[in-house]
Amino acid sequence: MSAKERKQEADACKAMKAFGFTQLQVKSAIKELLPLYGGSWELIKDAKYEVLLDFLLSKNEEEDKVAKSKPKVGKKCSTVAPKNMVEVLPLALPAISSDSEDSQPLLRRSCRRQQTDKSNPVMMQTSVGKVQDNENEQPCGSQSCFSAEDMEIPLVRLLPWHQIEKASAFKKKSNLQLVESTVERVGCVAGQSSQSFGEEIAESTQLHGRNAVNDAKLLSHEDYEEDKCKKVDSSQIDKLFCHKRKRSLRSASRQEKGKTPLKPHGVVVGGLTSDLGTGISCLATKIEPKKEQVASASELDEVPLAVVHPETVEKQTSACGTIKAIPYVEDVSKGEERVKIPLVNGCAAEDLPDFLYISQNFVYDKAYVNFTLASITDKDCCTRCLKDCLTCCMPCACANRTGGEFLYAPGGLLKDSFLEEIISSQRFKKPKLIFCRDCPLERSKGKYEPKSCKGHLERKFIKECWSKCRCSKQCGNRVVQWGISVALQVFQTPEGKGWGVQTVNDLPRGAFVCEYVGEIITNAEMHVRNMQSRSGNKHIYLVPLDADWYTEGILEDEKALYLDGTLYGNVARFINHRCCDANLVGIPVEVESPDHHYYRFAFFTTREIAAMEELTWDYGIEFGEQDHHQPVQAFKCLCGSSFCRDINR
Ligand SMILES: C[S@@+](CC[C@H](N)C(=O)[O-])C[C@H]1O[C@@H](n2cnc3c(N)ncnc32)[C@H](O)[C@@H]1O
Repeated sequence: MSAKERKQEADACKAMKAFGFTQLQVKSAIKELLPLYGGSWELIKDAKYEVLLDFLLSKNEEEDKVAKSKPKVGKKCSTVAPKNMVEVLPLALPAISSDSEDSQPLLRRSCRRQQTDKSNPVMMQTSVGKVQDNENEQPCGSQSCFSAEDMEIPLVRLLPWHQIEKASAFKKKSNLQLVESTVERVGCVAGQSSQSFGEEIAESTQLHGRNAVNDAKLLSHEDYEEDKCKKVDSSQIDKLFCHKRKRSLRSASRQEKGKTPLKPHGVVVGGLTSDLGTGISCLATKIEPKKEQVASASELDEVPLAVVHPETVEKQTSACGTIKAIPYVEDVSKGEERVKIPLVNGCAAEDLPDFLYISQNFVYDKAYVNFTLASITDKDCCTRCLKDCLTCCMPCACANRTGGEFLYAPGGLLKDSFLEEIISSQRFKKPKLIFCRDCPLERSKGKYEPKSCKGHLERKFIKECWSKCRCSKQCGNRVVQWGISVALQVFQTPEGKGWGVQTVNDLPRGAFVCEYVGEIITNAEMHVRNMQSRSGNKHIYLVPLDADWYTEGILEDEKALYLDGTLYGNVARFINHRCCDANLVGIPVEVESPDHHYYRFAFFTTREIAAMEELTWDYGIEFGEQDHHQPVQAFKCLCGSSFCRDINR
């Protein structure tokens, strides 16, 4: 071995020591890995030794399994995952000093609070690794549990709700179709036993931390029948980004270990014929497997595809009537979102509204939106937190902005108490209204009289940590800013409401679904658009950002803002209205701007939602009066709710 190689090996050992791996372990891993990577140290060193860490953790896991399968001799495991917790491996953690070479990998200490909060089903506790003397643990006095000085590392790993579902799905089901990783590219696995899926997720967790696993999408199908699922559209394979290194590494190491390589098992929509590059494709009702569309094991290994089960497709077909071919757009977001949002069941693709998909709000022209770092003071962001604010013992500055507590529970769902408050304030009771002293909406009508404000819904804000905060991007107080992570579809509603949005998977209560995205326009711009749409007899889809209007004396016009999703918008512009008992609720979310003139408007589930159920929110419109200045013009309501406000229905 050359001096250079020795140095590289020593560097790798040093880096891995932070994770508790011994020199011996690292050296032997390198010996195995280097040939797989054609002797390239660059690849091994890439992304802070990502592959090496992945490899070591996989080995560790396997050794664990072997150890577990052997009868236990005396020694007890120091941490045992409670029944309701899913066992996962921890994130890549910051460097900790491990003096002892033979110390177990991944030593962790935690705040007592974290350890004891076992009531929360979304709290995960790892059983891997040894816990240091808990007696020495101090309740944290600082803002963060993880101060730079003591470098405490949380024992408890908090998983987002969809990951938990997945993790348990892995255990329950053997016929899973898809794992799609959106941020860190791939996580598509197919043809494995439940155990293998679990391994994949665990590997993914280890490798990418929250990024990969949090964003993994899993479509499971209990009634999956292997023989019906044979096709992969190779054109989709090209389009999708994958984590080649990781996958080839897995394949290679699998083969080396004598494991069978991953085989195609999940099904990707077959029979797709692209329609002149419009992005619109046609899916023949009969799905005949074509040879060239069957992915090889290695291809599939590398495909993070949205997989649709043929049966699901057929179900969608029949819901729309007798359709010979289903025109659909593979992804209405055109890749703008981290997940694909297919247009399904559309009876005629040209019926799609003329709009451009954007995944984040854009200022149209005059709106004043202040995103400067300077506008965020120290009391508007957490300056002392490290890692995950939700695990801090003391509320940080961000929590203080919402009354001293975070509104997200660990795992990313809204806290039940907060959700309940929001729902009850908006629903059946008379909604609580607040009145502006100088209402921009009334002003825009031209017949402005002071105190003529008709009132705006009182809305509570969620405050998320953001770029100026010290916590990590994986902090649990960052949900909406990650973007859409649930699988959605745009479909033709059978009741005649036009397009609508449905969820592909079951959703729990309090889950973030999507933001309402559109052009940020001012009150005056809204007025002009309203006039134009009325003369053209067209509807525009506006959301007023009026949650803070009442605090101002006379609100300048460029600060009285609306989101207009009509021509530029995201999937939310397809979500239909339901009076009162809608399954989504819109909540203002402060992310990058501490003043509340501009904020994000995010939809969360108000209850558990079953797969393939339509998503709806209450637009808040009044059907009785002909108010052309309502953000969304009234229509003949077909919501079907027993609480429908449309008396003409
Ligand atoms: C924001 S868009 C929703 C997407 C729309 N369905 C489409 O096809 O583009 C609002 C429009 O959808 C229709 N819509 C929404 N909810 C409805 C309901 N409950 N009943 C009837 N039409 C509805 C109305 O035409 C309304 O102007």
